[in-house]
Amino acid sequence: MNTDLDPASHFDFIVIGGGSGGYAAARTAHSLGMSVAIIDGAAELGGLCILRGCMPSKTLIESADRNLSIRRAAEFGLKAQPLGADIRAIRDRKRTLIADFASYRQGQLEDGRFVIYRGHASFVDAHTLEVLPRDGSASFQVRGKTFCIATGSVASVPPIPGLAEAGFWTSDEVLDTDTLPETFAVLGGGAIALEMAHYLEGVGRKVTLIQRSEQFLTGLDPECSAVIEKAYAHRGMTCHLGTSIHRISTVNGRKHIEYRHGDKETSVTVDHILVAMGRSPATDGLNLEAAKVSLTKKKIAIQPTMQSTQPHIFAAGDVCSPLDVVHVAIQQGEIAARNAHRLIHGKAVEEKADYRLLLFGVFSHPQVAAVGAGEEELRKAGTPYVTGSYPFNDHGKSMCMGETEGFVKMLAHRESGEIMGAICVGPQATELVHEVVIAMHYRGTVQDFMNIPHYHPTLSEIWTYPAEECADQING
Ligand SMILES: Cc1cc2nc3c(=O)[nH]c(=O)nc-3n(C[C@H](O)[C@H](O)[C@H](O)COP(=O)(O)OP(=O)(O)OC[C@H]3O[C@@H](n4cnc5c(N)ncnc54)[C@H](O)[C@@H]3O)c2cc1C
Ligand SMILES: NC(=O)c1ccc[n+]([C@@H]2O[C@H](COP(=O)([O-])OP(=O)(O)OC[C@H]3O[C@@H](n4cnc5c(N)ncnc54)[C@H](O)[C@@H]3O)[C@@H](O)[C@H]2O)c1
Repeated sequence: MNTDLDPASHFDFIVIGGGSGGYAAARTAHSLGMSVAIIDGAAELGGLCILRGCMPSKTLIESADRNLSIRRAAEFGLKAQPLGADIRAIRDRKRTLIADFASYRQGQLEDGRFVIYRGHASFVDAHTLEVLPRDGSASFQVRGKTFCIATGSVASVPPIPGLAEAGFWTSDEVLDTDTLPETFAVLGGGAIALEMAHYLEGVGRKVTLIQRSEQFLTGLDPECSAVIEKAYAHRGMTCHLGTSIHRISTVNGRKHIEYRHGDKETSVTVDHILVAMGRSPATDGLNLEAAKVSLTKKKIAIQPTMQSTQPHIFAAGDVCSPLDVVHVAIQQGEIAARNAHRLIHGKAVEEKADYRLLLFGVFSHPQVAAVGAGEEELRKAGTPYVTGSYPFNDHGKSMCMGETEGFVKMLAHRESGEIMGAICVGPQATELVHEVVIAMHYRGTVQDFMNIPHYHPTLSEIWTYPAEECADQING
């Protein structure tokens, strides 16, 4: 492999893509004294998280959450009527917030620490990129000693017969529309499908979820899926799991979806379709072959050092990640930059990404959050473990809050008691999980956990029950 660092290069470190992973890589490299260029081909700088991902979706979901509270006002002895949602006002609030977040990030990108090229990059060879500027000016080349590919992902749309002709939305359109049709079919059952379905139903739309796999959030504890399915059905959503979509057609201006559900052929007619069937790494047009950078399952193949098959070309974020989430993209970008710095200075490229504390959160209602290993992973690794769980419908604070759907579960090493993972479906799950993350960071045990004081009555104290159940099993 070519490990020649090309002393004639213009930049020490060139980052392709200025999103969460790319910006983290660039600022880390700059702080280490490297000369850094960022090439980004988007019309607007800021990246997916700020412009069309985490932040806009959570802004909209906040409106849905509040509407759910209004609907349940009478249950809490309050007089309030749900009078509907003003989609334009929700959209405008989102636009205001996102403009603020984006302008802050644009300021960081353009504050002089980096050279920014606004254009599409593709490799000419392992040390040279061709940049095609967005403003239509002539293309040019830049050379670098090291690189970080952080080009993110794009919505993936399976070739379902009739889907393209019928027309569909992805999360991009839902996040920026000022009107919403009355009925939706949400295709998929991952984080985007569950969050968008929650938003759409939360602002009064009728939703049918059509998911291929037998559970929502494939790969996560199936008990979580069961809680979400029940909660969504209770809200009037139709959840069809274990489906196979045959074709989609347009009937009287509406979309007609024919599919198999279990052993039954069925169909639904809706005003609009939201496709949330996964995202694909954005590698088109990078000409990776010229740099001898290989892919695995469409993603850039990386070592734990974030090195690709070309050791001076690193990668970070959705384009290479085992999990497409922001904290991982940032961690990977930082590691890529620090290892590139080591490489340039002839040191061992030794820092490795550690996914022991991998976090995942879904802002559905109820929310879902997980950290560390799940049961299947521990079983496969042959790790001896015990589990403990506790339902929110038997926990004082969640009962006061009227938020009783779901449970918490903890997994601990059967001998040492070290917490190996946790999962939570229920109120504030994405916040609650962080208490376990901190304990796991310090390699805390379930016994430690029980000795840490918890204020009463709080949601957080629910974790002491599964911790105690695990400790009891460990102590025999
Ligand atoms: C609706 C939605 C909600 C989400 N919610 C969450 C959440 O709540 N929490 C969470 O952790 N994650 C969430 N995610 C995922 C999260 O947004 C991504 O994991 C993260 O933003 C990826 O960052 P990145 O740096 O890899 O890519 P991006 O931010 O996509 O940055 C890639 C950049 O590269 C540029 N680029 C691409 N190709 C080229 C090229 N050839 N030349 C030059 N530039 C190029 C693009 O223009 C883009 O600016 C969500 C995603 C979606 C879609
Ligand atoms: N809260 C968060 O952290 C958050 C929120 C949104 C997105 N994200 C990230 O964005 C990425 C993309 O999210 P996503 O939900 O689109 O993808 P995903 O890959 O998580 O889920 C896609 C789902 O679509 C289903 N599917 C695929 N083809 C289908 C078909 N033909 N018919 C029916 N169902 C089909 C799959 O079974 C799968 O469950 C995820 O990797 C996620 O990490 C994170």
